[in-house]
Amino acid sequence: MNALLPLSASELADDLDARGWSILPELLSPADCTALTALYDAPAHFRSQVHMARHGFGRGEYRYFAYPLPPMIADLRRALYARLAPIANRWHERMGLPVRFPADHGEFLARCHAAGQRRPTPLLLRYGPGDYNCLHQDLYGEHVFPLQVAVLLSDPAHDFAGGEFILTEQRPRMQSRAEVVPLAQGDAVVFAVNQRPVTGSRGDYRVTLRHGVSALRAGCRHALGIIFHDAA
Ligand SMILES: O=C(O)CCC(=O)C(=O)O
Ligand SMILES: [Fe+2]
Repeated sequence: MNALLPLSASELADDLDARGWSILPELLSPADCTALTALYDAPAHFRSQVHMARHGFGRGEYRYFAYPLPPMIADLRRALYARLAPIANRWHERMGLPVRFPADHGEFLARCHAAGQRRPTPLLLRYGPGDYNCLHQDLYGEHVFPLQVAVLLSDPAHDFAGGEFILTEQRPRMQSRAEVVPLAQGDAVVFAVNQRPVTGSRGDYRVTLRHGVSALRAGCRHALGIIFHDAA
């Protein structure tokens, strides 16, 4: 794992405030990406598998990790949370939401678990030709940490074509706009799970985000999703 500091804390916060997402370039090395991709075929690591087409979520499949998480993922989740919690607290303040997040991820997970959200949410996704992920939000109960992270494990230069990470933003009384997030292998995107604050002429207002993946034209694409709240 990289030092988690490819972007300075203020660059990360500035990007997230300005547009609701930010890239952490080369968060994982190619060797880490290969090792995580290989976990997909080791069922002991996972608590469940989802065939997206069966649920109307798109096409392709993903697997939710079981506890205990593989150490690399546990470390990433804890370290990323610590970086993002101050930003999450500032967002909640600006959006007029009363919940505040503790500095330590273990403490936040204890809050989720006490409310019945006990199942781990980090996941590995696998897409083949024609597969895609519909626009969605990863909400799994009352407790929601407002930022999440996805890491592209495959190399778009060699492994697949299409399969772009997409974010849409719905502003009050306006049509939605979409952005394609340009990711290279090992890059992570940090993005808003549900809503984010935007500064308007009469104070802050909230916009709603959704994310997804466009259809693959060829090849195979793996991604790691890190969500900070657990699931009911
Ligand atoms: O495959 C991707 O890049 C997106 C995965 C996703 O929806 C997530 O990590 O929540
Ligand atoms: Fe997702």
